[in-house]
Amino acid sequence: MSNASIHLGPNQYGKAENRVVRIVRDTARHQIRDLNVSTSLRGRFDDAHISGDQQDVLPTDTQKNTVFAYAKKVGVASIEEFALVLADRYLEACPAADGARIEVDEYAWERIEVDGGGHDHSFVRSGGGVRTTVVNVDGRGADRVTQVVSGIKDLVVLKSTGSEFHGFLKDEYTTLQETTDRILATSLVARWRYDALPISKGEVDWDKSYDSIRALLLQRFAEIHSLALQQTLNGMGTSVMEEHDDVAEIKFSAPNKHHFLSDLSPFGLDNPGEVFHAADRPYGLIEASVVRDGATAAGNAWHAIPGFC
Ligand SMILES: O=c1[nH]c(=O)c2[nH]c(=O)[nH]c2[nH]1
Repeated sequence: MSNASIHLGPNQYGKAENRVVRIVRDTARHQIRDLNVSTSLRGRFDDAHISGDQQDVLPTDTQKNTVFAYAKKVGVASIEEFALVLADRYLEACPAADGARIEVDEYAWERIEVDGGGHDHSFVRSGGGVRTTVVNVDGRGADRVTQVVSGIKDLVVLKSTGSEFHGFLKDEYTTLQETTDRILATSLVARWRYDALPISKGEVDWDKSYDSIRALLLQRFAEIHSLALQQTLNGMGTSVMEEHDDVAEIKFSAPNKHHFLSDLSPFGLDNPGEVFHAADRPYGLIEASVVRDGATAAGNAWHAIPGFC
């Protein structure tokens, strides 16, 4: 059989999950940035796949070395800034590449409290979610398009009341009881895309924006009286869009971490919303996005970000 109708499809390559920890130790009071960096290049790499000629390939090992060298040379002002600088460097170093994707997760550390103050060089890993960014750069020179999708994942939140679920569609397989008082819990993933215009003008204060959006997501989760996880997500997303003009869209993926009321009646005990079984699976998986009319096009921004509709 001839191979005439078979060809190499989309491809990209890079070094995944470079775990780099950058300490700033210019004074006795150290600072720490703890990152997981994944890099990918895409472009004219047909020869590498078809004939096996690697002359256009900047090795994944070099990509890894660049991450560590740049952690020293330019430092980590924010994960977004670091990813943008790396993307530039790879496109400069690898002429066959016409796009780069840099994904960075950041694990937060807090100073250990000692004698009423934060210790200078001892830290404890913070809970409360992992900060993320995915930077995609396409093209060169004036045609270059840069997209930044930042976010948070593993943000585990729970409210012990203020959540209802009723009035849903029922058929012969429906056994779920309606409720006006349940636990609502999720391990939230939220990712938001910055509008291309403020990015190209260097107008985004990445750390400030992240802190503010994270705080707002938590505040709205707490405040919204939930009629369903769907309604909570839409409310959270709408508030982010209202308060952050530079965000073009926000997407959520939220497992509904079910807490089932334990039946204690065999033991002669009533259970008015006090003892629950925290089930880990199966779980409802609720995904939703909130978008701004007239925002710049997403282009490649969501390329290779799994888990979102
Ligand atoms: O917030 C919820 N949304 C649903 O779609 C759903 N479905 C379900 O069984 N429980 C819930 N809860």
